[in-house]
Amino acid sequence: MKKAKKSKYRKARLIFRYLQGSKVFFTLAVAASLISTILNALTPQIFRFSIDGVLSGDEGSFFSERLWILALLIAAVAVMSGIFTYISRINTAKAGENFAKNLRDTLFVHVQKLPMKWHDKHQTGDMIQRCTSDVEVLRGFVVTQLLEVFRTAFLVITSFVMMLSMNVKLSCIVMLFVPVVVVYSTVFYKLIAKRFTTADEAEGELSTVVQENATGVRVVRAFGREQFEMERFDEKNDIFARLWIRLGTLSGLYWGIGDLITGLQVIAVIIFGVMEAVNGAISVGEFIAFAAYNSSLVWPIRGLGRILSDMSKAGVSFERVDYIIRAQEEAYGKKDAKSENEEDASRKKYDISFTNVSFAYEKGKEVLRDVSFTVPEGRTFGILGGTGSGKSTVVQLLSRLYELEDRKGGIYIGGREIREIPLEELRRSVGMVLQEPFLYSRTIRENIAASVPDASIEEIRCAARIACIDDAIMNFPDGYETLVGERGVTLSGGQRQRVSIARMLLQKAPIMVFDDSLSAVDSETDFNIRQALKEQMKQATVILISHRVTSLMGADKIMVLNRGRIEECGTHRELIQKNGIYRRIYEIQMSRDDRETMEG
Ligand SMILES: Nc1ncnc2c1ncn2[C@@H]1O[C@H](COP(=O)(O)OP(=O)(O)OP(=O)(O)O)[C@@H](O)[C@H]1O
Repeated sequence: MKKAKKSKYRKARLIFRYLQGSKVFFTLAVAASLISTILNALTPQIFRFSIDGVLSGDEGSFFSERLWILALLIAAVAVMSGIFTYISRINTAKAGENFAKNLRDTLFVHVQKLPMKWHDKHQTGDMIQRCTSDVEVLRGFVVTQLLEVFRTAFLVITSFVMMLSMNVKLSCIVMLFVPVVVVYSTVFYKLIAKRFTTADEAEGELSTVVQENATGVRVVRAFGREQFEMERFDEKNDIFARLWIRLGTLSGLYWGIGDLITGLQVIAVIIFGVMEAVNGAISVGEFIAFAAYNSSLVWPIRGLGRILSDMSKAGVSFERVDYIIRAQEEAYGKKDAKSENEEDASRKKYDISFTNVSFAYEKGKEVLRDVSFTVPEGRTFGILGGTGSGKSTVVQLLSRLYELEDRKGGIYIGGREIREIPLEELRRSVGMVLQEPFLYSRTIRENIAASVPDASIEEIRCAARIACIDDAIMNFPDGYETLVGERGVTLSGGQRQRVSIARMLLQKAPIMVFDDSLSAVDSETDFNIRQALKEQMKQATVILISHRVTSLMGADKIMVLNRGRIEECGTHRELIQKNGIYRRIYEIQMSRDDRETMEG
């Protein structure tokens, strides 16, 4: 009970927060809507006076002589009501759009700051749906339902005041039906809310299948998985369609029963109204005005059911959007710690040290065990290991893409615990070329300059030259302005890796991480890039991850990881002499001739 109350407050607070900047529009919309409701409530009174005036047969009565005044009055009321409805609508639209824009902005910024762990657990399709269709449902709630609730409440009050002023007995009959409609609407509200949650979840799953197939189209084709994927889609699509059909059936039932209750209410008003008119308790004009008020109430009160059911949908969407908003952002790092250390002489140092680091993505499944090593500033550190041995995990922990748990070791840069370094500063200091490079659907120039948007074309080309990609780019028809991705050229795996290397070089980070970044280029290009990178590497602390011994043998120190543990650590020469796993890998990878050339 307490929880539900808390959630309602939270909903109200959230809606209020995102209405910031559009409260004036919203207030204007509500005010204009209320004025238009009052104006509409005047029309039946004008009818009442016209009819009673004419039927009274009183020759000298003011209105029977001047019916045109009443006609003019009705026209004037209609025009005014139209103007206020227009004012209400445009302001509602403005309030709704501002609300949705604020919410989308907040969600986008927040999602950017959510930890990798959160992203791992959530499907992209579902997340996109929460940030788009669910926001749209909430916009609908603000522009339609919220306003409608105000309008209906006001309409009910004004109509009842008018009706009570004419006939109390008849008003009581109308009022008797109100709780029936409200209880009935509430029951459906609860039923429909549950179904909407399931339908929304099913929509999320359906979007995920489509999204996975669109991004993984090559894999699907290459492995002939079209049939399997079509069946998977069919299954999800079937579930989705069935859920909506059930929702449709429930809505049909709702509207049918609603029609029946409304019909009964109208019949009751007519029967008792005629009886009251025959008994002389009300005049004909009053009866007609009464019937007009009653019918003006029927739809808004019935619509209350629809509004409530739409509100239930908005409630579900709210929970889904709020789920993202409530997710904890990445810890920023302790700003105070930074200022405390401002005078620290070691602050500018970029030596890296891992001490007794153990890490598990999922509880109980450690992928790094007691890993300790140091990389002095300006040195190159190689990491070799089989697939899944934990190489990428080491560097993901270094840039805090994943957080190290307390008492599971420590990671330090220049003597500072990385959790004490503000995240922005840390990420700026650690430049990474990831194993699977991601390129935006923008120009090559924009892709390289992603981290330094105001870089000159010369700086960009210089970075591209070191990454041995400048020639290839210049051969594209639009050079650096060539679009990458769906609407542009498709780069090969090696080209993508080299563009990512250029992007990182431009960043001029004091720590550079290459996570298997040259796996998709041939050995010769790999060698050329390493040669070109030599100058840059001298000035930076470098972590080089590779499966290729040739890529690592020039490093100052090489660590061999095996199932999350350090198997060996030393220079190339030391490790070869040790005659362990490193030497075995080396021998497997190199033919004797190659070895001679390399060592010679
Ligand atoms: N986000 C994640 N969530 C859960 N487990 C993960 C995650 N990323 C990696 N792992 C697991 O952690 C282990 C180490 O993975 P990691 O990517 O560090 O290995 P790697 O040595 O870089 O492998 P590769 O050479 O194939 O890239 C693997 O068993 C992997 O399945």
